[in-house]
Amino acid sequence: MKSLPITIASVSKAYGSYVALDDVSLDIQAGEFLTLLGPSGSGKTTLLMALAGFVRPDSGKLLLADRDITRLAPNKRDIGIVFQNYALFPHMNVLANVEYPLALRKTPKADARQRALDALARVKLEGLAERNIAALSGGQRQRVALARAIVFEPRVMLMDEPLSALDRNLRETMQYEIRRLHDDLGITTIYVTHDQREALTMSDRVAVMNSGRIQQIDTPQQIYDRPSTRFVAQFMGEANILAPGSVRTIDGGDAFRETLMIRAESFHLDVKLVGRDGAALDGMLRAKAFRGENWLLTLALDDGQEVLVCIPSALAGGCAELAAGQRLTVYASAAKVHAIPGATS
Ligand SMILES: Nc1ncnc2c1ncn2[C@@H]1O[C@H](COP(=O)(O)OP(=O)(O)OP(=O)(O)O)[C@@H](O)[C@H]1O
Repeated sequence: MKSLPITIASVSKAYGSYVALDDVSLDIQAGEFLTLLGPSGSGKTTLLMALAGFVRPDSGKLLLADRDITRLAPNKRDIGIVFQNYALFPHMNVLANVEYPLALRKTPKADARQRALDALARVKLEGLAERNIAALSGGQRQRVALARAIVFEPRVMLMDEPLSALDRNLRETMQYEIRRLHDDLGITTIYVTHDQREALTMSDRVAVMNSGRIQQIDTPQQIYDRPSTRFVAQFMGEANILAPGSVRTIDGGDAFRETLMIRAESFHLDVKLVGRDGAALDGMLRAKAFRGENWLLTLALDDGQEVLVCIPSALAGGCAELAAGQRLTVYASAAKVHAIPGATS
């Protein structure tokens, strides 16, 4: 299957006075797995619907390779879709559901059957072709939806929160399977989720959206370790945003002048685990909690800022003896101290 690159060029969409997409531009490479991540209402679904052809942008262009698809009907776009609520046909069995897109495209019956069976094998449902939809579990239904989306060999796949109705264990299995399917078929995939961990686990790149704009587009590791805005830093897990002057260097003791992000799990209690070019924070231990795999300490800096410190239990010698109210210094290596570009405190 030959996949295609996608270009989203200055796309805007408003509903009345509400701006759902605000001049969004994005290049997605052929064969890439890109995730749109953001809070509810940030515009992820609107952008996906615009690509699918169900929402017409007010301005801007959508290209599949060199082809302008901005005004093309959804069924002419060569795009496979799996939505959380993209219902299967309950009165048809599994096989008929998967054959449906081929029937629409007037594929000869025997060919359609073989391709549907192949698609079912790819999603590990080969034994269930004759089963009624009503007699399937949630995970199996999503596999049928996946098979139906890939059966006509689309050049692009769009997925909108396809796993959000599944329980946690099944979700993790399906994350792995969707990624494997993507790697086998190499289809350019755009995946929408509001789950940070899911985005980090599955994607080649993540685009973080807020208020109809893309805040940052980068690899999962860059997004997590090097957020370009305060919003991205805080959306991606336990981030301490520290005002200029509140963190000092270990060597020399000078204060850092930038707004810094240091993640809770980047801290150590033992200075020997951190290079001399690292950072130190001095404060008073306000609270501590044992959480099984780690300890969570709350440190109050002298200027009143609170810092969350997460120490893995395996490295937490001494945590049990710490007492609220005592002075404490925590350390982070230079690689884990990130200055947020352009952030004011
Ligand atoms: N047809 C519509 N009419 C009016 N407002 C709409 C319409 N569709 C979406 N909106 C609004 O546009 C904004 C963006 O919605 P969108 O569904 O794209 O967000 P989202 O990031 O996908 O959120 P969620 O994670 O909750 O699905 C929301 O405030 C939503 O209420």
